[in-house]
Amino acid sequence: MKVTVFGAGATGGHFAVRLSQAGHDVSVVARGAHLEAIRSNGLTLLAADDRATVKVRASADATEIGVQDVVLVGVKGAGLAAITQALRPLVGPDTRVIFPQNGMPWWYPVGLTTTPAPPDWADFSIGAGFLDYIAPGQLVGGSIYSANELDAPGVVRNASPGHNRLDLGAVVPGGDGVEDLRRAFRDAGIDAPDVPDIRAVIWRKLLANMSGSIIALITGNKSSISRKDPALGAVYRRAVGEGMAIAAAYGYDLADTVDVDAMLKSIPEHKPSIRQDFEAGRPMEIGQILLAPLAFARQAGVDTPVLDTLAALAQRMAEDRGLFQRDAPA
Ligand SMILES: NC(=O)C1=CN([C@@H]2O[C@H](COP(=O)(O)OP(=O)(O)OC[C@H]3O[C@@H](n4cnc5c(N)ncnc54)[C@H](OP(=O)(O)O)[C@@H]3O)[C@@H](O)[C@H]2O)C=CC1
Ligand SMILES: CC(C)(CO)C(=O)C(=O)O
Repeated sequence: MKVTVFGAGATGGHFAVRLSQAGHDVSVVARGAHLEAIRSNGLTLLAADDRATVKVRASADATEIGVQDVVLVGVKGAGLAAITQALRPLVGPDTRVIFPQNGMPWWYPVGLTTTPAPPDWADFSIGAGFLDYIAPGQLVGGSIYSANELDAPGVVRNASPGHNRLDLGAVVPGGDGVEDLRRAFRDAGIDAPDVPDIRAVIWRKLLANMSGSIIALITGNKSSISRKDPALGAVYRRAVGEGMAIAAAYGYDLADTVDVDAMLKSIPEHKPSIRQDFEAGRPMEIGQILLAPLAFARQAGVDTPVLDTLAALAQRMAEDRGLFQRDAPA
């Protein structure tokens, strides 16, 4: 497959290395020192004792790469609005485009068949830019379970060796099949299970990010602090419970599939990406991870006192550093 990772940072860089090792024709869109390092030294993945370096085509400009079979959009949710046109040269009528961002994705309302309808949310308007040239059937939703960080320009470090997963699913019913994509990722060493409904996956992943990632952000710890500190573990449980109540109000009853003890037990020793962004002074996914689901909660009349508290604290931290703007598209 001809695959381009647009924004080959922590997670995108990891996937680019694994897909390249599996024999796919991989290109990356990157910028700055990271791009220069990839061009000079290749893209490197460190995972436990394993070190893999691949040579991939790398450019800051997608027009130099051209139409692909598959595009994986690796930029943060907070960076999507800025790339709606830059992505266009990679996409032809048969290209599948994977959006695997954390949080409530811009594509959530596209072709949605469950009720009630979602609330108005600023990020949903980003979709107009992408849907100008990507047909809904070409859209693939994704959710990443894999802990990664950039060690240095051109070098990704994976903190979850043996536990790297990418859930994939068509955004609209009858969208192009994704089984071949799942197979390609599995063959590359990334678990890609069958997923009946990608929006259920989005809600499940939100549960982990709204709770563990935000607790880690606020306390300046790795996500595992919620497992190690019983008082934070109790906050985690209440946050997950509230997240489940929001999802249930929109037709996603996760009670049978979510085991909060198992969630806590499996939290990796990893600085969550939202904490990485805070420390690096990069725009933060406060809107996608907290404010969007809370807008769903308000519309449905679901009470979320713990999530409201976490959101107020996280939003204050982000705004004070200029990494999130209230009332602006994130
Ligand atoms: N890191 C992790 O462990 C996990 C992350 N996620 C989610 O995955 C998504 C991606 O996160 P992550 O991989 O951490 O993000 P990173 O910030 O590490 O990677 C994003 C990359 O995209 C680049 N980029 C952004 N805009 C452009 C552009 N216009 N042109 C070229 N390059 C661009 C960034 O460059 P620059 O640095 O210059 O901005 C950066 O290299 C997020 O939604 C995150 O929440 C999910 C699970 C785990
Ligand atoms: C890996 C995980 C779940 C960490 O909390 C994550 O989603 C992130 O880093 O953003």
